[in-house]
Amino acid sequence: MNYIGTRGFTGPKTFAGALLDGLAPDGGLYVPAVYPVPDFDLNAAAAGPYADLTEKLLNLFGVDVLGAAAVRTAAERTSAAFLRDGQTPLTQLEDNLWLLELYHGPTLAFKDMAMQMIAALTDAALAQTGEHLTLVTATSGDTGAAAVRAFAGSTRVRLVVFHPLGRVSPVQRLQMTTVEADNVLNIGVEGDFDDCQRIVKTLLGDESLKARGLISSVNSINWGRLLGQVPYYLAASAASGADRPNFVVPTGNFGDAFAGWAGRKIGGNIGHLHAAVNRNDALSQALNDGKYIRRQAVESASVSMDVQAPSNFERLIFEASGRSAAGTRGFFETFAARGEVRLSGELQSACLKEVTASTISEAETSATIQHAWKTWNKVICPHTAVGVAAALKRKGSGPHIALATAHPAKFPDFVAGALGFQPDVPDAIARLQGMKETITAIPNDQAEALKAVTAFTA
Ligand SMILES: N[C@@H](CCOP(=O)(O)O)C(=O)O
Repeated sequence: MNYIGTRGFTGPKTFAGALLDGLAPDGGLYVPAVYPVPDFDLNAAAAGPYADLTEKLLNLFGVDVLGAAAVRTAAERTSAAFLRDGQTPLTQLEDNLWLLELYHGPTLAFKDMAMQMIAALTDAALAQTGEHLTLVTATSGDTGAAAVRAFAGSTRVRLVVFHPLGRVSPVQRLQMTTVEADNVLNIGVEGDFDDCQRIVKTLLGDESLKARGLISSVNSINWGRLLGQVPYYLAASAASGADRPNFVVPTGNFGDAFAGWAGRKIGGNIGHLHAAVNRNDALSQALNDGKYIRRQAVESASVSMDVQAPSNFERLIFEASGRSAAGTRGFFETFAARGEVRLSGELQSACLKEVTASTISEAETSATIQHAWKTWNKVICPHTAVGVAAALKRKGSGPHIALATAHPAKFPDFVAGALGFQPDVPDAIARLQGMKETITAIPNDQAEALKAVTAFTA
């Protein structure tokens, strides 16, 4: 089981190589050279213990190059972050509608599942070679918090997290900046998430950093991140008992939705995939209008989804174009150069066969938080509300599972504004108040970012 790049790299690389590179050498993203066909009954495994399902999937995707013990440890860590009281956290809200709560891990967001897993796999990969690794990662809030939690104290990894200054929620910021660990650096960039992601991608290709040692990322540009998000689609599908349930995924960098796509690709009992975005809706416009246009991200209640250049759109374009590396390269080079690219009618239809998308307004987000409380007695976060709003519009067409991506207490102001009361605050959040924070602020400038990372890794 090997990996290739979306822009022509045919390497191939093993899973360990792809994990430690983050981005493919062609400047694109790693994808499996061929999607594997399970040699076990996938849907039976999906109904079994979550750690066993994950272990099987990891082996299927070539993670066994890191050894059976590493795979098992990683599978158990992701399982611990996913299960609630030992059960798949799936609740049926009404006919044709389920909610999958993915926020019972250590930082109360769905990123924990993959991050706990990838930290175990990264440790194993580095132990094999005795090397050290610098991780550079961009966040609009949840990824950074989960990464800091998973990697703080690691002896072989130095982690640098870039977040847009003042544009993550106060709780998300505290989760990142109060962790005291010599191997973690939090950088606040005077820009938006897309600026942070651009900085990270450029740093990954920087020759001066590469000359100093391994450098990778734990954004969902890293295939290892996506892999940690595949099992919960399969487990939720099995727990629902529905035939090919559709999934509605609140979407920012499009990694989670693409993980669902991968689960379906290998034969999972998954129906349609729908990406729900907030008013930062470049993805929805690209799929629905055929024009992918770079716009400045605007602030929204669902801050973690304030993304206008979703990295994993590249994997969708690659697959929908029949795996055309030249086409994918041309598409994203045009986008980078002109800030705008049109999808041919053929490419647009091919994308829409794989996934659809819709935009949910701020008013709908707030109304859906109210609806969830009044109708199901559930307090949901703004990101989850974006997904549930889209799912409510679609559920007439069959069974739908909406992903609940974060705990509402991470976004108390907007939730309280909608409901008139504060969400309950778990201890993991309450204890952060008043703690000392450490942030290095920089302008939105590549050279400044390089300087900060170079100094930190010296
Ligand atoms: N929503 C994310 C943005 C980064 O996404 P990722 O899929 O690359 O981790 C966040 O919360 O940081």
